[in-house]
Amino acid sequence: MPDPRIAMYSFDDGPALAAALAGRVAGLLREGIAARGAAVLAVSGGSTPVRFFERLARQALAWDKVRVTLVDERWVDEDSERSNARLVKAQLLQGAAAAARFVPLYTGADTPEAGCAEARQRIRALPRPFDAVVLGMGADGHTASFFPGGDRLVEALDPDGRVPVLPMRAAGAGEPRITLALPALLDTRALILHIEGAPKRALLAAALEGRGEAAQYPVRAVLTQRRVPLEVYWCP
Ligand SMILES: O=C1O[C@H](COP(=O)(O)O)[C@@H](O)[C@H](O)[C@H]1O
Repeated sequence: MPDPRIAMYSFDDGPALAAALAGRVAGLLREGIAARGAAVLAVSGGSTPVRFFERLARQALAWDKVRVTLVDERWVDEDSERSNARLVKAQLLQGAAAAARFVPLYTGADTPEAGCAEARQRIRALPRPFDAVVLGMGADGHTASFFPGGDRLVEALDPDGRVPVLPMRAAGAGEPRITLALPALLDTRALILHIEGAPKRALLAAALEGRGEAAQYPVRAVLTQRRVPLEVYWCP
């Protein structure tokens, strides 16, 4: 990686990555608890974080002092297989980690537009900067719910935007979404991008170089920002 503000950590396989990432995030949460008495973690959903969540849940720390929220959510009930909240509860908030307080973005309102004000209040009520934000990346170059062609994408990526949470609709998104906006994601002591597989590694390289259609990938907003150093965790 030519950019000195991007640190690339590569692992042989998913279990090795999950162990290292869980150790890193647990360390950040412990630092936050030691310094401020509490810590806040914002995580992604999708399929990639499952192993990481399982390993993080097994870390010894004062989970009752941790708040966990999402960087984005699909606007579905928690009983849906597509719910990121469901994933966090099933894989991360288990055992001792069940003592953490979960702050969901989904409110049960009919639409993300209708639920957005409440979701904003929830995020505004959290202490910031976050201790850690863990992002994922989709095969279409989205991160959080910054989807190519998203109806609120320009607003969500505005580096000077003041609104921490926005609804998002896009053809490739599957369902209506709600997402933290870029300035909220970057308001963190540690920013981590967790990706797995050779295709995502190639996509990341293309996005970093701004090559071809990757020049338009929303994830570039995270890769090119200068507010907070980025740690990339990758395995084949
Ligand atoms: O829809 C989403 O997708 C991305 C990437 O998911 P993955 O299944 O490719 O790991 C995820 O980061 C985001 O939180 C989620 O809502």
